Amino acid sequence: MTKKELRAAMRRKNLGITPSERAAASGRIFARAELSEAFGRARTVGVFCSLADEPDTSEALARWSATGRRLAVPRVEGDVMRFYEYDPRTMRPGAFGIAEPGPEARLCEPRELDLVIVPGTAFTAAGARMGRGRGYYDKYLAQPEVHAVKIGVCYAHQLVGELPSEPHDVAMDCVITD
Ligand SMILES: Nc1nc2c(c(=O)[nH]1)N(C=O)[C@@H](CNc1ccc(C(=O)N[C@@H](CCC(=O)O)C(=O)O)cc1)CN2
Ligand SMILES: Nc1ncnc2c1ncn2[C@@H]1O[C@H](COP(=O)(O)OP(=O)(O)OP(=O)(O)O)[C@@H](O)[C@H]1O
Repeated sequence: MTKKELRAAMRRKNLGITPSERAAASGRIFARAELSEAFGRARTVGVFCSLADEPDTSEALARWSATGRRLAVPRVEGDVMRFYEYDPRTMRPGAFGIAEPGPEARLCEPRELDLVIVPGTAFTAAGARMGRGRGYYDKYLAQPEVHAVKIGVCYAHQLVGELPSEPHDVAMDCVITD
């Protein structure tokens, strides 16, 4: 299967999950992330704002921000992605229809992130990742100032035995599924 075919197959499966299954699976995934040692230690956590074919991060964002965790969410700016402090009041629709922080949001420097929760189209248990094919996370995580622990999250069917690897691919420290 080519990367393109694998992406299409995963998207189909991800969108085939019922809303209640998605809520339950997302609840389990982010509860597990919360129990990780890296989460316990992290002052600032990078979290994505989910698309329909991804585990739903909205409850985790609400819960973690309500319990005082400093959260940062990505904004796509042309070819690059940057993280900004999460404040539900500044969020608005951005590139690809993904909710993103508005112009008033405070930039979170790459070195400030202690943990990043990373979306992906497919992962291996060893931490290899395939994304949506634009390299935003690979470019972001490859910056020398990034010291964050990287946790990939996906549905169980997105965990595969093998992925084509390229030199620029950045590996996850662990992968959490439902
Ligand atoms: N939730 C989330 N946010 C994220 C990412 C992600 O994978 N998930 N990204 C990780 O890199 C970046 C955005 N990357 C993207 C790369 C390609 C497409 C894309 O191909 N979109 C389709 C149409 C939209 C759709 O799929 O409905 C397209 O443009 O053809 C979307 C986002 C930054 N933010
Ligand atoms: N560190 C990097 N510096 C410059 N270009 C990069 C880097 N990492 C990836 N790219 C470029 O990004 C493009 C997409 O790469 P790839 O298909 O591996 O993305 P992906 O991991 O699936 O996507 P994403 O990270 O957006 O979810 C490639 O053309 C690659 O050359």
